[in-house]
Amino acid sequence: MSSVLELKGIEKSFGGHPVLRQVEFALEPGKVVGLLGPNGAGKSTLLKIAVGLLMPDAGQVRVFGEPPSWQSLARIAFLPDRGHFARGLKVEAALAMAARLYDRFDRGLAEAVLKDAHLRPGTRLSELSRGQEARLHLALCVARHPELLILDEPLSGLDILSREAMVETVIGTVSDEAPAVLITTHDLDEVEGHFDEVILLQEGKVVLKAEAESLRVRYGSLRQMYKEVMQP
Ligand SMILES: Nc1ncnc2c1ncn2[C@@H]1O[C@H](COP(=O)(O)OP(=O)(O)OP(=O)(O)O)[C@@H](O)[C@H]1O
Repeated sequence: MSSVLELKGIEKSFGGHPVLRQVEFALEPGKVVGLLGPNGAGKSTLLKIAVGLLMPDAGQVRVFGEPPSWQSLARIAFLPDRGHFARGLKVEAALAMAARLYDRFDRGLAEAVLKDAHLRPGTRLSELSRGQEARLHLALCVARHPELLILDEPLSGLDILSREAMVETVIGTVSDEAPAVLITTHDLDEVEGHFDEVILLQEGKVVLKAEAESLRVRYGSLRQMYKEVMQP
């Protein structure tokens, strides 16, 4: 089976400071992979390279077997770590824009994800709480029915119920449609049970790549694994 995403020998520096060093991994269809690592390890940079928003200095990116392109981007939904919406846009307009832009956009699914988030159609994005904005971003991502879902810190700043709703949404999507999912998070407790594989990034290098279940058996939990590997 061919990989959904394949990275080989990825190198990236900012201002002469190396941020990614010889990063390699492959993401298979239907797998949920956790990309973990401390602040500044290079996770967000790597995700931006994976979706073609940043160019690597060296190395190769293949998405669905091809270099990133507009065609491949149409099959990927990317939730960045920071919002990029026009702040004056209203909720209703954001949903309408997504429906116009993406052929497969499922308005009903987006509304189901937004249920209980207390979002009013006429509210401007600048007026949303952080959790409401995160829910809207996630709704716009999953409702596209992507083949590859890339989520950068999807739980950051969310309350307990919103976190549960986010995890349920993502996992529900995975069980229904089996996209490949790549998630960075510092909130391991909520999601670690759903990972199939884990990649640990430290100072821009992959220091561990393994099946989640084997790590759970060996360390008891992924949280414990993280502590032992990162603070030996
Ligand atoms: N556009 C940029 N210009 C200069 N330096 C950058 C840029 N983007 C990222 N960096 C630097 O690259 C390093 C890695 O940043 P990155 O955001 O990828 O880390 P991260 O692992 O996602 O961190 P966190 O867990 O804190 O979100 C940091 O030192 C950051 O300052």
